[in-house]
Amino acid sequence: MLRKWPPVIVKDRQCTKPYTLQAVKKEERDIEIKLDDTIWIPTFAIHRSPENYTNPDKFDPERFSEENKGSIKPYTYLPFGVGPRNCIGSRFALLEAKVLLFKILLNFELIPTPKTRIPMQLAKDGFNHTAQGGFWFGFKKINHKLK
Ligand code: HEM
Repeated sequence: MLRKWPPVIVKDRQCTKPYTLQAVKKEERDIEIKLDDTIWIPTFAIHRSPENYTNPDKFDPERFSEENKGSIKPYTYLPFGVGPRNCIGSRFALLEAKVLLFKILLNFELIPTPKTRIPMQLAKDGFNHTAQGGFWFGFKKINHKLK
């Protein structure tokens, strides 16, 4: 989910030492990064590039299975950033999301409500990924019958 829909779609960094990014392909040119330049690292584009992920628009959690995760190219999965200033809360965030999803799905069925937009549309205001008008759904209690 964080590959296909990274909430933070770009990362920024400020240059502390001039650097030249060398062109790799014929149609590219070298890029000079000067002291104090700010650069944006396009997480969303990196996550959706077919050069990094085959069939990139497909939601396929198996890409990250024990068996497959070794084939993910370094620095092509950046939902929490990278390096010494990456997200300090990443492990907490993942744990929290798993506990929340587990508890909700154990006890409730998620159902659409009149405010639910199907298909979901991306918000056009704001900078990061979220749903236009917010995420709306209903909770229908599951009654577990003990035998
Ligand atoms: C799914 C949830 C989250 C996502 C996708 C996320 C993503 C990010 C990203 C992309 C950065 C910038 C990293 C970089 O520039 O390399 C960041 C920084 C940061 N995040 Fe998160 N974050 C999440 C949850 C959290 C939580 C739960 C906390 C705290 C409990 C947190 C605290 C921070 C802090 C303090 C920084 C700044 C770190 C620094 O500048 O050294 N984040 N986060």
